[in-house]
Amino acid sequence: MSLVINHLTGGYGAMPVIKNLDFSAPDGEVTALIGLNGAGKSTTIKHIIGLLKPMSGTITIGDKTLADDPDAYRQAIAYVPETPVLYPELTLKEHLELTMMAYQLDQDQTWPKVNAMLETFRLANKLDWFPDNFSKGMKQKVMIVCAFMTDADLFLIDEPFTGLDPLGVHDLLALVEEKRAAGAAILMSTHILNTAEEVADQFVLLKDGGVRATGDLASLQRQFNLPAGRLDDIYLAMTKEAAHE
Ligand SMILES: Nc1ncnc2c1ncn2[C@@H]1O[C@H](COP(=O)(O)OP(=O)(O)OP(=O)(O)O)[C@@H](O)[C@H]1O
Repeated sequence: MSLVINHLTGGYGAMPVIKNLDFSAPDGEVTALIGLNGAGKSTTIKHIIGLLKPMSGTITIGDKTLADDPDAYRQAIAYVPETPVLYPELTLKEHLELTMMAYQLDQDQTWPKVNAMLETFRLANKLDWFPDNFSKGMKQKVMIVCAFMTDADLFLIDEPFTGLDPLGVHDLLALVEEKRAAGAAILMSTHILNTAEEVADQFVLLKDGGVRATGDLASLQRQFNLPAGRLDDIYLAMTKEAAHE
């Protein structure tokens, strides 16, 4: 179910970091959240998952809000954080089982899906391993498998490409494509603009905690007056605007 953000203002203390954000991530589409370091991408994602409380504004997933029904809201979201978060005392298998329990998934139906992903990510023979024995990329793949085993309505992926090898990126994009085809909404924050341009249906450009522009590439080209501009060119144009402020 679509993510809709209305007039969202929020942050960490009294001073807002994100200001009056309005955007949506529709079903069956990949939306890329783009912006300079510190623009507010991760802060926006932290508000969506409920880690931070809005100062004002609303966030809905379909008809669900965190305040109305926290359990249903949380189950509608699968989240791949920028930095993998794993429990040192749990094995890979235990992480997978914990996720199945948290999302109330039927284990018999879910294990075949999980095993296929473990094969893809070359983790199938590591079910008894602990996170300390995994590389950074392997930890990220564990987070990906945990997220993509679910039937969430919204997949939130924070900077997914930096820790993965090219094969890992390719395999992640295949999973994203599967979920998009199944009708899920996908919101992905990234600095890898050529991949974002290839994969995303629409873009949300954040600047200084506000939405500078939204739309597909053609719409951004019009808004920035760059008729044949690539996402790189549009991003650079936005950077220069920021430098003048
Ligand atoms: N835990 C925190 N406490 C206080 N301020 C924070 C905290 N985390 C981030 N900020 C501030 O919020 C602003 C937005 O940071 P955020 O992490 O959302 O940016 P980002 O767009 O995700 O950046 P990057 O591309 O570097 O990951 C920055 O000014 C940052 O200093």
